[in-house]
Amino acid sequence: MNLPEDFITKYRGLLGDQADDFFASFDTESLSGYRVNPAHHHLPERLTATPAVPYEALGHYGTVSGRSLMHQSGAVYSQEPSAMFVGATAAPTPGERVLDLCAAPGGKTTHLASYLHGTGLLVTNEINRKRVKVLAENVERFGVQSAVILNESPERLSPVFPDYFDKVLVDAPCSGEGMFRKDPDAMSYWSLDYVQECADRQQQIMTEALKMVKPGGQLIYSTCTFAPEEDEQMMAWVLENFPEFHLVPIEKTGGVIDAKPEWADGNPELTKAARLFPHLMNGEGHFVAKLERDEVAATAPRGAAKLGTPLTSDQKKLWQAFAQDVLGQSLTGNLVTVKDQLFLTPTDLPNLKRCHVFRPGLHLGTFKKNRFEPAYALALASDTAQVKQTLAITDEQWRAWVHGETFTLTEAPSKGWYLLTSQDQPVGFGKVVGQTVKNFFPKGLRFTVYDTDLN
Ligand SMILES: C[S@@+](CC[C@H](N)C(=O)[O-])C[C@H]1O[C@@H](n2cnc3c(N)ncnc32)[C@H](O)[C@@H]1O
Repeated sequence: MNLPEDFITKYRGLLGDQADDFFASFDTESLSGYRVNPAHHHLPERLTATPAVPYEALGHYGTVSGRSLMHQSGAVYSQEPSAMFVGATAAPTPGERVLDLCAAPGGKTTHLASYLHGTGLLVTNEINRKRVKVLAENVERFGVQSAVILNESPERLSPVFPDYFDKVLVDAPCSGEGMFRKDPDAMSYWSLDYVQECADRQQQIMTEALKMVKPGGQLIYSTCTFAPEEDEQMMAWVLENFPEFHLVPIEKTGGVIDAKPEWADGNPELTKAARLFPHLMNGEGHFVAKLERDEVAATAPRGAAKLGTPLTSDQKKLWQAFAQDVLGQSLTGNLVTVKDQLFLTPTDLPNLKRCHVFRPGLHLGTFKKNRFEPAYALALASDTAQVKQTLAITDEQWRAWVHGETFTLTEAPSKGWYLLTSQDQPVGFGKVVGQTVKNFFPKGLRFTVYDTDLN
């Protein structure tokens, strides 16, 4: 690989006799991985028997096609193995309030959700208007239940959530040196000046992010770059300017090593952070640090959330009938509508009036005249073992389903909505009329499945 001259000179100076191994790793194949979704049952052995990622029980090495049933149903999420170290380090416990500040396309968010198991609160934010859409698609596909998706800048979020979160993740926009092997185009905008620009932006993001960590809470900072300016030097800057924060040691396995104080101000505390180098472990490269805030007096957030509109009595009846007859269960949380869309929003949120809320919670469906149409997001967030009305479909029928086609059953079950499952995975709600299953797979997501995708 033709690495930039300045990059070679810089890392030869920093890495000394390890530099050649580091540079040689760019000419070896990049490694793919995926995480399994702990909310899904009966995953095929071909997905669970592949080599495991040493620091993440849900992580495996290997490739899953984006057009496969397992990907499309949210049973797995493809993620580069060293990126899994970030979620594994954050490891929120059920019930915690978690913020993912720089979240699109959603790799870390879906990972954090796997730790929360549908409990607590996951606020997932993306500043970029286009990228927040991709984030929402991935959150929906992974069946995340307790997430609010925001499209805001860190500056506008910090006054809304002062001293609020148990865990804040800043997976910072960075110079992306750890992406060079996988995506050589990442080199085209790299320069020594670009590294410095990224570091300046990271300081601005961190200044706001740190304000949202509750006393005793933690902030996990990560980048996919090797640049000390964005890694050890960023943490040295935090320790110097925000004395309420200290670094917490990160457990390192699978070739992950201590961060390098000599690449910053020499503070030995910096060894507590972690470095993932492609010549030392099976992954592309990351930097991860865990900061903890001292116990100090906290500010209470202002006001309670007023998201959406309460349901009318007719809407309540329609939803209850669906919940009882099809889901066979009621869901806990606040039910609200935004226009004709029904959402289940987390309780216990501050007032989000000043924020751009992209999704106030789990999308349950749409009210249409005198009927309720369940959402794709609800289907993918449903536990197939709990839902009352399920209908197993074949691989061929699934291909027709994701292509947007109506298909025919060999027998006619009773009329109504069914959670369709294929290979035990939820794939959407279909409406059965006679022997026909009407297609409600979202129009914008439809695609053609080829034989090679059937893994
Ligand atoms: C490294 S990516 C996040 C990857 C994501 N966490 C994942 O695992 O899929 C960084 C994100 O930060 C966003 N970003 C860029 N500038 C930002 C800013 N000033 N404040 C907050 N986020 C920003 C980018 O749009 C990008 O989506």
